[in-house]
Amino acid sequence: MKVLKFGGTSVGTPDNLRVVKDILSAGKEEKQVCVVSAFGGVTNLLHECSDLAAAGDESYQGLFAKIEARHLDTVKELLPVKSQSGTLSKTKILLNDLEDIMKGIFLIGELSPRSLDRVLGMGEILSSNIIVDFLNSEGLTTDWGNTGAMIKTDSTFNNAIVDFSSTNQNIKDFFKSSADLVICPGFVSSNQDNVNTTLGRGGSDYTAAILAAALEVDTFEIWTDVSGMMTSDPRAVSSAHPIEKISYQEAMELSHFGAKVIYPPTIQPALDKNIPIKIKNTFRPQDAGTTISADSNGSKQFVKGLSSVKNIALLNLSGSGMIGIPKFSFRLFKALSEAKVNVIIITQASSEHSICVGIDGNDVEASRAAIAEEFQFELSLNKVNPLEVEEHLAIVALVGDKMRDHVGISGQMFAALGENGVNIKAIAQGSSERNITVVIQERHLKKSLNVLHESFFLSEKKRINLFLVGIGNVGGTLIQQIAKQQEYLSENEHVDLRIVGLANSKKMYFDEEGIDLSKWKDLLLNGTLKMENAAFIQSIQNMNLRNSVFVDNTASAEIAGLYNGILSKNISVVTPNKIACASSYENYQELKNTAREYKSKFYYETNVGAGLPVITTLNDLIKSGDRVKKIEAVLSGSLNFIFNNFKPGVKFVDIVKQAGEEGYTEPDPKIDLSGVDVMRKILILIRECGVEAELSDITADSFIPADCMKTKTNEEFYAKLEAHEEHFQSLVKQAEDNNARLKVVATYDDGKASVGLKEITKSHPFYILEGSDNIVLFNTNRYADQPLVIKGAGAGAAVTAMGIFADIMRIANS
Ligand SMILES: NC(=O)C1=CN([C@@H]2O[C@H](COP(=O)(O)OP(=O)(O)OC[C@H]3O[C@@H](n4cnc5c(N)ncnc54)[C@H](OP(=O)(O)O)[C@@H]3O)[C@@H](O)[C@H]2O)C=CC1
Ligand SMILES: N[C@@H](CC=O)C(=O)O
Repeated sequence: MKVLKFGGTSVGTPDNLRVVKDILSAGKEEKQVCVVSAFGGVTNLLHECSDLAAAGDESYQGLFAKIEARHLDTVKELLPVKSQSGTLSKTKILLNDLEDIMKGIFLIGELSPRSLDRVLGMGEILSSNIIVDFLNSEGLTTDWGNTGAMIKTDSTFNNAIVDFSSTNQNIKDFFKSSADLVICPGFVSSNQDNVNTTLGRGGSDYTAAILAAALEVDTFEIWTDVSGMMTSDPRAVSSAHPIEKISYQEAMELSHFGAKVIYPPTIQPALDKNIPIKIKNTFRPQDAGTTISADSNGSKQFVKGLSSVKNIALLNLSGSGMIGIPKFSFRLFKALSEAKVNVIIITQASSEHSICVGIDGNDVEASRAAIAEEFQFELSLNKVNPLEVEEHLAIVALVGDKMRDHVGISGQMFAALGENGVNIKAIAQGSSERNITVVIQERHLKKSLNVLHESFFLSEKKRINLFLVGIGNVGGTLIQQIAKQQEYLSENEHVDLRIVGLANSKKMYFDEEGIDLSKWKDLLLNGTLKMENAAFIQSIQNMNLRNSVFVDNTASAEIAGLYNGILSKNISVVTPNKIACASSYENYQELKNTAREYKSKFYYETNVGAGLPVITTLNDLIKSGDRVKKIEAVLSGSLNFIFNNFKPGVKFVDIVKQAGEEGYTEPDPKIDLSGVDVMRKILILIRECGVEAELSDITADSFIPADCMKTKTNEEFYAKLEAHEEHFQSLVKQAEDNNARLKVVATYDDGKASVGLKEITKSHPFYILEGSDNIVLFNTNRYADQPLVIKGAGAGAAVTAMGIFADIMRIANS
């Protein structure tokens, strides 16, 4: 024997009812007891209609007509014409009865809990009767089971308590001689005087569970409009998926905290008789659904699901007069209970100086009044402080039987939330360790659920949300590389990398779901949002996405000045822009400290040597206890390119322009040719070694005539270089005469750093440095005889974008 329950959506339309018929037909080899809800939406309409009637509002009649039409139309659409009349008259009799009750409510202007039960239960009575006739007309011999009479309760109207001994006997008696298919109304019951009661909203699940337990069936199925209990709320977490197997206790925890697939009291009768409950999707019967049973059948997943509840308020009662006084908590809970306020979570620290309770946000005023009254005396003596109330909060809970077997789950939970800037207001965990609950601000709920889902479900892809400013040579290449790699990263690295914000100096564009990278240029350039730094940052904050990373691909000091604020919002920063790390030592250090304090990441590997692993290698040396004694390096890709290609007969300015076209120079080439770019790089390297230096501490000999440096535009600069052609020709000629090559070399030795153009002879390792390559030699305590050498392309969009990409992936993998 099998008990099935179909909810409001499953029986909501004639088409859906035909699907239900197919499911019942497929199971007809077995005796089936089928509990149905009211047609979808009808219970709410009945409630609204009776409220209007009680308020003396005649418009209740219009609403009633709508309810009536819904049922009569369903009969006409479902049943063949020849079998309609009997069902129509039966339905009309029930509706007339209901209309009389509504009229009575209207006339006396009152809706008692008892009348409400009478009205609301009619939804199930009507639906079940129509369904019985429909199934019979389809050739399935079907009885109607009067659960309203079978299930006996006390007289707590609207949420009655079941008397199991009489109920179980009634059920057994009825089903001894019933047909092989019986349709029963859910939700309805009656007291010992046969007055209608109901089992509480969602009570149809409970009806089915009572029948399943009384009949000790093998199978109990709840058919609904989702494919089982989900790992999280799918409206917030797009990758939430059905949980295949779950224990009774886990299901209770999840359904108490927001996973509304099953009405919580349903589980107890099934648990008492050890009957597995299957949650199935009426519209996707092929899906496995969720099986709730005594244990989660060897599942290895220790966090089974996340649940959440919105609109939570925290009440914090504190005071010196509370410490060591046993009755305080009793009085607090008594006051709340008398005010009919349900306490959702409780936390109290061992100091006993305060008790914090979480309640439904709608109960704040009632709680405030009740607590003020209860503690009037203590408040007047300042033994209790005025109640602190914090609203607009949400609960998030991790649920899983096996959490108790794993150390560090709460640590993982708090770290994941903390790294994403989510502050935890309160925590509760019982000794069963089956549920770890935190209270957070409601505006962080979606982000928190996603962060936790990513953190605890192994199959999950980690989503990284990128905000890119600067889409020129380097930024544009980075976008191309990301577009090309997205699929690979998703499949092989479980990283879902999306660009959600883009800007150049004029426009900005956002798409929370990820910008379509096949047309990012059109989207940005034809967009209407003007780029403003404050608005860009505000949008990042408003979107409040998990794992947000700000990528600065500009050479702008203004954008570099935003990093500290961004890092302090728990948003990581990745940048090839050297301005921040080469600004004052104080600012450089503050950025590192902010990143550390807020657990955001600040990565700038491409500041030195573009894509070459210079900074990470240096960091590895330092962290492992090595000491850098000397650095010798060629750190400018553009200058190396220029001096490698500047030969007699070639104009210096043309080579400089070519270096720009190849993407090696800075947006302002003066920065390269003046040596400032190399000064910044050596400064960054020695700072990473722990030296507290400023840019002004680096000595530099410029080979550029002073008037070149006074130009404002690149064109003026090129014109001045052309005017000084002879100067540059003489430099190269002199080097050639000395059998040497020109290189701009950065040196750090004996605590001093310098940058200058040098003639490098054949015996030096820098002599053969080709193209735009960089080279760095680190002499350290461990690399004492031979330096550690890093060499390779040190400029260019492709290698720089790759280095930025690698920094982003370090964040994704952290
Ligand atoms: N080229 C290389 O080999 C390497 C470069 N780098 C660094 O990479 C960075 C980018 O260089 P590159 O791509 O060549 O430069 P580009 O000039 O090609 O691109 C700069 C981009 O930044 C934008 N931008 C400038 N100022 C702002 C602002 N205030 N707000 C928003 N966007 C702005 C520009 O927009 P718009 O077009 O509207 O002005 C443009 O999209 C530089 O910091 C450079 O030092 C680092 C290592 C190697
Ligand atoms: N302009 C720079 C590019 C990298 O920082 C260079 O020439 O090396």
